[in-house]
Order: sequence, then C-alpha cells, then structure tokens
Amino acid sequence: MSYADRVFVDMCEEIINRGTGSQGMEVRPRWEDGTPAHTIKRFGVVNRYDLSREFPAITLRRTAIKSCVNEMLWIWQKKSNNIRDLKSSVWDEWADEEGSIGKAYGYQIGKKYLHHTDADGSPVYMDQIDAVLYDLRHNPFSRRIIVNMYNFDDLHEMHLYPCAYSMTFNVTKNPKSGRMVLNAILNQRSQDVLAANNWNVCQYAVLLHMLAQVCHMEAGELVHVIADAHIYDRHIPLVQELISREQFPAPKFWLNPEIHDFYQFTEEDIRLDDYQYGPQIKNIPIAV
Ligand SMILES: Nc1nc(=O)c2c([nH]1)NC[C@@H]1CN(c3ccc(C(=O)N[C@@H](CCC(=O)O)C(=O)O)cc3)CN21
Ligand SMILES: O=c1ccn([C@H]2C[C@H](O)[C@@H](COP(=O)(O)O)O2)c(=O)[nH]1
Repeated sequence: MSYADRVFVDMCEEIINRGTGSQGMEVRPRWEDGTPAHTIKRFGVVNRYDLSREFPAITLRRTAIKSCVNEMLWIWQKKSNNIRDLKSSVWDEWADEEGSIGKAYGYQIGKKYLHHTDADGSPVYMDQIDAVLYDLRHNPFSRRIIVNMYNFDDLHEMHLYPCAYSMTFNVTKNPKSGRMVLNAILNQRSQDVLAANNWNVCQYAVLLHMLAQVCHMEAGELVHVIADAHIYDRHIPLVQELISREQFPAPKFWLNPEIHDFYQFTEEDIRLDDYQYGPQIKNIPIAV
C-alpha cells in the first residue's frame, strides 16, 4: 500500500477527530455563493516522505501529476506570476485582467540578489533557484541553501500570500553508496488538505528529484511542515468517503535521465507508471 495514503489518512483522521473548528470566528475565504468557508484544523503537522523508497502519490484518488508539475515548473523554472504561462486554470480566481497574480511565487524566485563576490572582486547576482543550483554544486554541505518566497516588502502586492513558501535544502552522504543525498524541508503556512495536500507533496517531490538529478545526487527525504492543516466544512463528507477507500501500491516514478539542465525539464519528462487509483472526486469546491 502507498505510504503516502497512510500519511494522508492519518492526517485527515487527526484533523477530523482532534481538530478545532473556526465556526463563530471571522474568516477570510468565501465559497462561490458568498458564505464564509470555515475549516477544522490541526496546527503543526509534520509529514516525512523518503523518496528513495517510493514516490509519495496517494492512490485513494488520482493526483493530477502533469498539472501539478506544470504549476511547480511555472513557479520554479519559468519564474512566472502570470496565468497565461500556466496550463491549468487553478489560479484563475486570483489573477487580474493581465493574468498576473501579483508579486507572488515565481516573481520572488526570479528576483536577483547579490549572492557573492568573485575572486576579482566583481559582484555576482543570482536569483533564488540559480543560487540553490550553484550552492548544491559548489558547497553542498552548506546549511544555508534556502529559498524563501515570503517577502514582507512585497506581501501587499500579492493576490494571495504564498502558502508553500519556503524550501530548505540539506545534503547528506549515503554511507553505503558514498553518494550525496538531497533532502529538503517544505514549509507551508496553510494547507487545503483535500484540494492541494497531495498536489503540493507531489510537486515538491518532483522538484527534489529534478534538482538531485542535475546535481548528480540521490533524492532523499522530503519533510513537509504544515502550520495550519485544514479541511474546509464543505469538504468534510468528501474526505470521510475518500479515506475509507481501498489503497493501492505506490506508482513507479520515472524522470527522463537524459536531462541534466534544470531549465530543460518539462512535465513530459516525468511519468508515474502503474499508477492505480480510486475514482476522481469531481468538481471539488475551492474556497476563494
Ligand atoms: N482554497 C484554496 N485551496 C487551494 O488549494 C488553493 C487556493 N485556495 N488558492 C490558490 C491555489 C490554487 N490551488 C489549487 C486549486 C485547485 C486545484 C484543483 O482543482 N485540483 C483538482 C485537479 C485539477 C487538475 O486536474 O488540473 C483536484 O481534483 O484536486 C488544485 C490546486 C492550490 N491553491
Ligand atoms: O499551494 C497551495 C496554495 C494554496 N493553498 C490553500 C491553503 C488555504 O486553504 C488557501 C489560502 O488561504 P489563506 O487564507 O491565505 O491561508 O489556499 C494550498 O493548500 N496550497
């Protein structure tokens, strides 16, 4: 059975059985009909996935792997904040007439900063992902390999504050093979468990696999730290039915081994083989 299913079911049971509700409190998100979208939540959920063992896709229902990888590459590789560069329509509600979601996600990844000064004294400017690639190759045992999209200076110009907002990369050495292992912590301040938990987990698992491959490392652990892990009121019956379903073994993960440049990956370079899953829940309502 897929390990990710077990983690997902345990987390949902924990939220439903031991979580606290927002009823009676002022909340920001709304359902399409204007009613407040209340939640039940657990604070401080930590889930660990060992990518060297299996790919963390749930099998209870299908995670739209190509769409979620396309969104991840939109942020991390295209560094775009415009939905015209995105294939799915998941961000449509948060975009303006020009298609922009404001200074969020991709905009922050693409912003350059002074990374270091060359031997001849000239300044080297890089954006956050190029700095990760540089540090993983030049100084893999650094404890300073971090990407952070939660930029306070620009928050007021983001249409939605970043939810999955930082990645901390950390390299260990595999004592058996002697190879370098790339691990990461994904920090998330807010998680819509039904709509986006496995969507986010699969995105960042793929990102870790891609970075490991182009830096000649093995993919290790992805640790997902979620501050506010919530289930929206209208999702509760859907989640209850979902977690009662049959579980299947995890799919096999394939990443095109020919790609050695992070900027060359597309969603066609990843595949989940033998992915067995339960029926899709159609038209999950999304709180805006
Ligand atoms: N309330 C809320 N939940 C979210 O998950 C969320 C937001 N808002 N705002 C911004 C983004 C948009 N995200 C989304 C929005 C919709 C889906 C969604 O509808 N997923 C479908 C599959 C979509 C597809 O096949 O492309 C699903 O069945 O999970 C996923 C992520 C994640 N984020
Ligand atoms: O990648 C994402 C993006 C968004 N979400 C969810 C988490 C919340 O339900 C909403 C954002 O509302 P806030 O009031 O700003 O927390 O979007 C997600 O789970 N994953």
